[in-house]
Amino acid sequence: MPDNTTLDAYLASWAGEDALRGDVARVITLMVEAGVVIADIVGRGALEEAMGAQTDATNAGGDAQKALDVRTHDIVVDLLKDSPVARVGSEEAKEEVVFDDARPLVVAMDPLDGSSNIETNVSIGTLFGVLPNDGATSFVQPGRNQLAAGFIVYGPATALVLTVGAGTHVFMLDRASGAFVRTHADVQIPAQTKEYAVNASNQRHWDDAMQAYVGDCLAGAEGPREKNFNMRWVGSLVADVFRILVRGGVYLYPGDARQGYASGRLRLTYECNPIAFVCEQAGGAATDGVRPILDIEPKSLHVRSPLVCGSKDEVERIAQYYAEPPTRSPLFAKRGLFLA
Ligand SMILES: O=P(O)(O)OC[C@H]1O[C@](O)(COP(=O)(O)O)[C@@H](O)[C@@H]1O
Ligand SMILES: [Mg+2]
Ligand SMILES: [Mg+2]
Repeated sequence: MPDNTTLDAYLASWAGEDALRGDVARVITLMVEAGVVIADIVGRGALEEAMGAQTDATNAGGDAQKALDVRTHDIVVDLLKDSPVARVGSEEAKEEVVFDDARPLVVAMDPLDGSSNIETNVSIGTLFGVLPNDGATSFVQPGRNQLAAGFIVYGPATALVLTVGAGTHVFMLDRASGAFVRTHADVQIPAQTKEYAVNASNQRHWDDAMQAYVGDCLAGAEGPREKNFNMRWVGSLVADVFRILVRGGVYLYPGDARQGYASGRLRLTYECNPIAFVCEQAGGAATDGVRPILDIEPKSLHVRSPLVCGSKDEVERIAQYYAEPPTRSPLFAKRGLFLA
């Protein structure tokens, strides 16, 4: 329910007279300004000429860049260039964008998450984490150091999910006033769940622990979990995690046996870390299967990590599958319909 707290009022009261917090608040405000511009573009759908268009380029992760990936990167960088931000590390730039190393903060961002969904009119978003500027090690610091993190979802509503380390809060864009108004204060992810999110088409590539966990979910009330599970997969991390914040669940992107996927698909600094901070601050958890995401020391800006996040008890249960993968037979039987 809206409680009439605007984002501006929330940030002003959190920052008070503290100079560093004031800088962090300024950066969040600029990220949201970028979000409003991006929401307008995304909201035009196929009326926007570049919607869904490919470029000839690839990003640091080897993904083909879409025109909107590049455009959203430029929109955010342009807004941050005269701000307390020294450097930006972005999914869409191989090298860090350097403004001025004397400034106190750095921003890690995925300017457009879920870009494979652009032309399908499904929710997409912008992820960001704000870190102290530690000079040369700017992005090679654990997510636990984040001063603020969150994401903006461009869906039926434009929503900001934010933590500054004082709980996780959701603000929605009131298009009439242009303000972001808080709709979910101090979100609490239910600790238990009967819903998981995974791209099941990768099942044959998973390790034993993931096979066993998902298999046990699929076995439902007749299996070891003794309850029926539901599955949802939007394919935009921001949308899947928004659902988890609202009604619980776990999001899974494990490492798998495909070439280049040993650590999954998601990038630690600008995808997993903001999500992990938001989840932990909402009473949930986020791991790479075993270790808390926020404790991992990234080796470089674009490094990948498996991600398991959401309802705390379920994330902990998955860690047990990794500690002792069950020996019972794999749940997706090798037998096919015609081989029975
Ligand atoms: O296409 P897959 O393998 O199901 O992966 C989907 C995941 O990849 C992502 O699209 C990665 O983010 P980008 O779109 O920013 O590259 C996530 O949003 C999503 O959850
Ligand atoms: Mg992404
Ligand atoms: Mg992206």
